[in-house]
Amino acid sequence: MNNVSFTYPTKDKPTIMDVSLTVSQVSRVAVIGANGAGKSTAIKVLVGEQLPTEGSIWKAQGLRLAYVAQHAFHHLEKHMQETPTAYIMWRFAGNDDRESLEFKTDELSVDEEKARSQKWCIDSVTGNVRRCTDPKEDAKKAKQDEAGAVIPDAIVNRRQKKKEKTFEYEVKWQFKSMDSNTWVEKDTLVKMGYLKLVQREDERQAAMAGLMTKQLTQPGVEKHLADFGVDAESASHTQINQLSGGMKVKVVLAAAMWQNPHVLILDEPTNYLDREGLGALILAIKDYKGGVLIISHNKEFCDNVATEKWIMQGGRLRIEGESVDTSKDDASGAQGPDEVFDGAGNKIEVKKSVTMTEKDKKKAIKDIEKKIKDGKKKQTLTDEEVWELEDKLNELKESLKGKE
Ligand SMILES: Nc1ncnc2c1ncn2[C@@H]1O[C@H](COP(=O)(O)OP(=O)(O)OP(=O)(O)O)[C@@H](O)[C@H]1O
Repeated sequence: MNNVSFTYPTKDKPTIMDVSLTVSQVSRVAVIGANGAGKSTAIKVLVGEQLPTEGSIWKAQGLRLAYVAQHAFHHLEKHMQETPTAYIMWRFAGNDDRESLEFKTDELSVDEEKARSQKWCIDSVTGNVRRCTDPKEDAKKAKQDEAGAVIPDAIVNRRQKKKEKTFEYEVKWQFKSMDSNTWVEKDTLVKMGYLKLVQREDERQAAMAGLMTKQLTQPGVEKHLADFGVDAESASHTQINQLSGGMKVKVVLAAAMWQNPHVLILDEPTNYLDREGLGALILAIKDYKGGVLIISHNKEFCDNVATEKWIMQGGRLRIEGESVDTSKDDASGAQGPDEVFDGAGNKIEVKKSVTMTEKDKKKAIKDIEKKIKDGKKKQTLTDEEVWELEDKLNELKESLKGKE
């Protein structure tokens, strides 16, 4: 985001001014500042819910961004009578995120309307889409072109042009069957005034790429919800309006994470979470491979997850610290923090836990069993050391049981 300012239509002064920032897959950002400083507004502009009044925003093609708004439950409002599983299955049907599409205005900009008023046709010789000939230049040709004029109905696919490394899009034309679809370059579609269709297809393709490992079936969604602490009973046999506030937040977070986003943006996620939920969220964020951006008033919470701080003051942004890629040199990256604080600033005891795969656990069980056996045989372990190892062994075996 470069030198972005934003003024609400009802206001005469900008709410955010000259804001420049970068978010990436390694971001660990806390956005802080007083009430009304413009934090939520800056984020809404960043995610595309509001268009900047001044400045520019650039987003990498294919980037998946998940956004959980301040009033997280608004995501669920229309689905209170459904179960969490049904909600997720509805929201992501057809590899789309229906809520992300809700952000996009269907209104056309002045430029788009102007572009769409021009006529385009498919050149009978090259097969390429081009502007219809101006009648002033060649009346006969113009008439022919106009008879074969085309208007995009939908974009149904996308492919990469290897040499140019650009994309072209399969367009279904109005009043023509799918057999008449043609591949059109992005630039041409933009000139025709159909950037929104292009973006929608880009999003659909990005979503598909993120869903390689997931299945939008009841067991698939239940498994995903279980990873967020929503048990199968709550997931598939309870209406959302019957769930506690903490549980609803877990559903919202699980839904936001369905498409494996590259960047997760959370606006005040701590409001409805209990201590356990908050501790789990901090651990999950530490473990998460993508970028995280959190707006929170809770200083300790921010300190625990962020290396970079965005301080909003009177609509202006100051950046402190930086986000660095720790995945390569941080072998202990999966370890949780020693201290975690809740919304009221109270310390919560968080059990340090290393996230292990099933394979890791099985290996660890074997190692510990061997250690105990050897230790007993050679008498190199004290009783206490043996008990500690046995406890660890039981813990690992228990956690594996849950998976079977
Ligand atoms: N839709 C809107 N129309 C007009 N003004 C708005 C709108 N939304 C927010 N504002 C105003 O913009 C200013 C910044 O609000 P914003 O919600 O971005 O602040 P914030 O830093 O996120 O505050 P908080 O911590 O209370 O959420 C406030 O003065 C608010 O009243």
